[in-house]
Amino acid sequence: MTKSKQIVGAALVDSLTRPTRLLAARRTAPPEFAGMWEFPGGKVETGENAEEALHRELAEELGVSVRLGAELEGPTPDGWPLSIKAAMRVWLALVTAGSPEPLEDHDELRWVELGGTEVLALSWIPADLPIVQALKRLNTPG
Ligand SMILES: Nc1nc2c([nH]c(=O)n2[C@H]2C[C@H](O)[C@@H](COP(=O)(O)OP(=O)(O)OP(=O)(O)O)O2)c(=O)[nH]1
Repeated sequence: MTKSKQIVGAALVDSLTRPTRLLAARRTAPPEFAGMWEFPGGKVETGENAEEALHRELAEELGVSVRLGAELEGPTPDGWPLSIKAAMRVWLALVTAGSPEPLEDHDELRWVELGGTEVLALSWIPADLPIVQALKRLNTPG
């Protein structure tokens, strides 16, 4: 069996324990994803573990250091299925240094409220919608 490609993504939030706001990032490429909103992150490279890859991607893409919180567990050990070939593990993350800027791969960043409908009004990459829903549930416990 071929192992699926491991992607990692960050749900950058205002609080690791009671998140109310999420940072969405708008992709610039490839054409099929350009203009869609996503979780900053990318592929795990050979020789690094998932958390290391996520720290590297966030430094490259947004220019920030973060503290990782809990993993937002998906339905498979590789996280959330993105396609037949790829799955993404997602962690809550809090900025500890720097201020997020769209340095690479994105042309806009936006903090959105997790409560209400604002976050769902963005045109997310379709595979990300179950992840956004899971984050919304964290915001409205019970
Ligand atoms: N980063 C990210 N990728 C996602 C999300 N949802 C989703 O389907 N994807 C897909 C898009 C890409 O096919 C793949 C991630 O690849 P990427 O292009 O972000 O990875 P990378 O930065 O390491 O890319 P590169 O070095 O090859 O340019 O996962 C998401 O929320 N965040």
